[in-house]
Amino acid sequence: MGLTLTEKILSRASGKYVSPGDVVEINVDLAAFHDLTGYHVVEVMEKMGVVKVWDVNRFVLAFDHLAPPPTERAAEIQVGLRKFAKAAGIKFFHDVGDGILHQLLLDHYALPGQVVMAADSHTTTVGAVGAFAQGLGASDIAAIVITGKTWLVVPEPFRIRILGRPGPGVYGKDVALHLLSVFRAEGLNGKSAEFFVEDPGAFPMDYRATVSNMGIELGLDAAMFIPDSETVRHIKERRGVEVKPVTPDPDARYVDGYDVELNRLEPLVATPHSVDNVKSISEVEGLDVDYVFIGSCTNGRLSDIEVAAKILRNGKVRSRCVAIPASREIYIRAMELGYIDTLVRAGCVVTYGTCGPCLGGHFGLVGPGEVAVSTGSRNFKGRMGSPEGKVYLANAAVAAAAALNGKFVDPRKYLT
Ligand SMILES: CC(C)[C@H](C(=O)O)[C@@H](O)C(=O)O
Ligand code: SF4
Repeated sequence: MGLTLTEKILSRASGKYVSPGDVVEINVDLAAFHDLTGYHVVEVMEKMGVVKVWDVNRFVLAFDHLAPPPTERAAEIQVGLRKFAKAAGIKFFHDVGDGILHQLLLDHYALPGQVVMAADSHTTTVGAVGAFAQGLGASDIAAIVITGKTWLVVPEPFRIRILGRPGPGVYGKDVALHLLSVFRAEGLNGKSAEFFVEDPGAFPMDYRATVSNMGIELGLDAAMFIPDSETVRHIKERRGVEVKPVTPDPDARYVDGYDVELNRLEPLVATPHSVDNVKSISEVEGLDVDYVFIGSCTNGRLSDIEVAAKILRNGKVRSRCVAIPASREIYIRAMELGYIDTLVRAGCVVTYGTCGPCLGGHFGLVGPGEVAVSTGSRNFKGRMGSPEGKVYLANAAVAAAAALNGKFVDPRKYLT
């Protein structure tokens, strides 16, 4: 019988053939943590009396959540973690400003077929390149950092086909929100999604990363795109590396499946206060918006900044707007292409390489009674600031059109 991508990766990582439901010990190919969770991981390691990393070539540390530190406590935590990085001989250490951990993992470290474990729930993001990637708690990550191993229950493989081509104004975010409207938050618990893209070029890496990123909101154990020509092209272009994709067998068996027809989707928003409270843009059109955040590991990539600039070329923002490319590299590229210039002239505050407002950390929180549009991952009550604020999640085009008009407007009028 053929194997799914999930079974192939976990069989290799455990050294034996695995099936859904098996409890297995696996070798981890890549582990990571950031400033916020890193503090707890190192605390656990210190309690265990082992402050070493099993393989410095397989470990990444990035300061992204509270970076640059907005409080004295955050600064103190970073001082401690820099000491840890030095003592443990960390090779891949990204200090303040390099970028959001998941973006760095996606662009520089994760590869198809790998097992990637990091102390952050959105680790699923690198499923975009076909890695089995999962977020774990501080104690589990501490054990991985020391031993290079962990255990898990093999999830049930679930196949999602992405068919056709998206129309204007429709991106990865809309696929993620559509899936959340169908399966609801946590609705795919215990499953591992394997996304098959019918036309690889029609659904590029940036879009895939958004879908994999929000896979955790569906409760998925992993959200992997089956590596294809786009995966190979993307890794070759970014890293100059020729990868050999790991793919499922043609007769692999899935517990269930679902088809997303891209040409039937329209721009969507998740209304307060849940990721699965999904409505179409037409249902919220005209609603006043006070604040717009364009960024995060969900939607702070070059294509997001590009479409935001395309829309914001049309004038000055009427809502305040903060834009944060997800890494310094994306920032520089966006600068070279003139997007940053456009955003700044339109009245946005632009900074880089931090989670910032996505989790209500800094660089612009939501005030009481305010309506915000965020390209981030979550809109739980109080996540981005005041519990009396209302956060709508959307793609970067919807967000930019809202910033330009001070209210929700269908972005397609700027794109067709
Ligand atoms: C702070 C961190 C633990 C958290 C996560 O795990 O996802 C954050 O990144 C988030 O997006 O809510
Ligand atoms: S950008 Fe948002 S979703 Fe991503 S890691 Fe940071 S806080 Fe979490």
